[in-house]
Amino acid sequence: MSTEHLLAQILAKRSFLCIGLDTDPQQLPAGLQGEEDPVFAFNKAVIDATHHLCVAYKPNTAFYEAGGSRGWASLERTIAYLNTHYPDHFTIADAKRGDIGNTSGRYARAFFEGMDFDALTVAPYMGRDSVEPFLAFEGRFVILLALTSNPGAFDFQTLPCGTEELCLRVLRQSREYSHPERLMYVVGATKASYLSKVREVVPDAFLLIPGVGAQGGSLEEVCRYGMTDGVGLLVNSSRGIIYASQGEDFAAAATKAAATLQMEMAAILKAAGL
Ligand SMILES: O=C(O)c1cc(=O)[nH]c(=O)n1[C@@H]1O[C@H](COP(=O)(O)O)[C@@H](O)[C@H]1O
Repeated sequence: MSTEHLLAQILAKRSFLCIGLDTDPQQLPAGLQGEEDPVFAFNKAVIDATHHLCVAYKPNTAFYEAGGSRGWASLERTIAYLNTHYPDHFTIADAKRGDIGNTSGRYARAFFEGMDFDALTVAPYMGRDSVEPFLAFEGRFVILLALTSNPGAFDFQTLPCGTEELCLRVLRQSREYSHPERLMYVVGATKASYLSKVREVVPDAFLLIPGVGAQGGSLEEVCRYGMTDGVGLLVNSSRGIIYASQGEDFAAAATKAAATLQMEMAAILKAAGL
C-alpha cells in the first residue's frame, strides 16, 4: 500500500481510525467459546462490523503470542481474512521489534512476507542498522516508536540529547536512514502537547497515535497539534472499541463505539477543509 492510497481511503471514508485487535482469549463472550478458533471468530465479527468506519487494523502480537501456536494461527487467520476481504485497509503488526541487522531482517520477512502486513511497529533503541532491514521492503512501512503513551515514556524518551529531547533526535536521525519515505512514527495521544515539536521535525510523516479511549488521550487535542494538510494521522483505539460490550452484542457495540470516533473525525476533517 502507498501513503497516497491510505490518504484516499481516509478522505473517502471521512475517518483516520485504526482499530486495535488486542484480543484477549479470556475476555471473549461465552457464545464464541464453542467456535474452533474463538479469537479469530471474535476478530472476524469485529472487522465485519467496523470496516466501513476505519482505514486500518492493528493486531498487537502479544495477545496472540501468549497463546502459543494456537494464538499465532489466530493472528495468521486474521491477517489473511483482512487481506482477502478488505484489501484497502492498512494493516499494522504491532510487535515492537528491532535487533541486530540479520535478526531484524528475519523479523521483517516474518511480518511482511510470511504474513503480508503493510506495516510493523519497531523500537529505535538499537539504532540505524537495526531499523534499515525493515525499510528494505518496498510498499511496506516501519512505524518507529518516538514518544510512547505510557507513563514510563518520561524515563528516557524526553531526556536531553544534545540540544533536544531524545524522542526528537530519534525522529531527526531516522530521516537519514535509507528509504525515509517508508517511515511513520508512534506518538501517544496522552502526549498531544508534544505534537507541535514533533511536526517541526517530521512535518509530513504519518503518525500512529494510540492512547485515545482507555488511556484517556483527547482526539481533539491530537488533531489540533498533529494534523497536516495530508491528514498525517492514524488514531488507534483498541479496548474502547473491541470491548465496548463484553456481552453477546459485542459486534454491534463495536460498531457504535467506532462510529462515535468516526463522526468526530469527519467533523474535524470538515473543519480543516479536508
Ligand atoms: O505501538 C503502539 O501501538 C502503542 C504505542 C504506545 O505508545 N502506546 C500504546 O498503547 N500502543 C499500543 O496501542 C494499543 C492501545 O490500546 P488501548 O489503550 O486499549 O486503546 C495497545 O496495543 C498498545 O500496545
